[in-house]
Amino acid sequence: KEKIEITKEQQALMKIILDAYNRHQIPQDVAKKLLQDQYSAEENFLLLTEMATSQVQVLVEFTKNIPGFLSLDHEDQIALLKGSAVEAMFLRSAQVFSRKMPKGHTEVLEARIRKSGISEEFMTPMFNFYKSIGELHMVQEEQALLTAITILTPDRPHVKDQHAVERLQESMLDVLRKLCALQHPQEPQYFARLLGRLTELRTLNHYHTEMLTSWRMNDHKFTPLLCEIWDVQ
Ligand SMILES: O=C(NC1CCCCC1)[C@H](C1CCCCC1)n1c(-c2ccc(-n3cccn3)nc2)nc2cc(F)c(F)cc21
Repeated sequence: KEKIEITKEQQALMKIILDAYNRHQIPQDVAKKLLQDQYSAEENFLLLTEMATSQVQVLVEFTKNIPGFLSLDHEDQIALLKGSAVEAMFLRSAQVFSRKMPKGHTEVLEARIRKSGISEEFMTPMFNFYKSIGELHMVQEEQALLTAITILTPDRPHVKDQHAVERLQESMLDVLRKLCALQHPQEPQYFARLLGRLTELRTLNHYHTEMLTSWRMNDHKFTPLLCEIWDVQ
């Protein structure tokens, strides 16, 4: 039985990532809003663009706290943020959806999202992902590290120094691997399952532009930041 040991510096790294992750929460709780009222497709689209815009701003602040990120080539920093923003948003949405809620609330939330204006064909892959994230019952540290690992994906478009990104990602992966072994000693496959979710996340990435343009309404308006991030308009 190998002794798994999280080193002092790995503990420091995890604390920095977790603090940054908790500090940069979405200001207003979108789940509460959706549970309170039923909105039109137009209102829901506006809510999504508002939430997504503030989430990108939050993501930038979180990313700046990832040790080593600011020492990367500046154009690579942009390429990593641009390449991971949609995945980070779906990951955060999945975490919102998987939160423990009073009886029946998750069902109402799912029904509201199903009728929000997103076209039917994207519901299955999206909710399959949300439910597979929910089944993992991740602790906060795992959620924060998984978000950092998603951002530090070396093979995003236009990244020049992939090895520098790989080194940062590898140190996060090593901490996450040890944390999973300590948090889920009965599930040796847990770490692999977590990483498998990142593959599922990439497939959602492929759908996002079509999800936006097929939103049941005409004249989709985006903020300048989202035009950058969402490859629309
Ligand atoms: O606001 C949301 N998510 C935010 C984004 C930032 C971080 C926090 C959450 C939306 C929401 C906007 C109003 C209508 C109904 C959906 N949401 C989504 C969602 C749906 C589609 C997309 N698309 C991205 C490209 C195309 N579609 N993104 C997120 N899943 C959600 C799961 C929840 F439990 C949930 F509560 C909301 C969720």
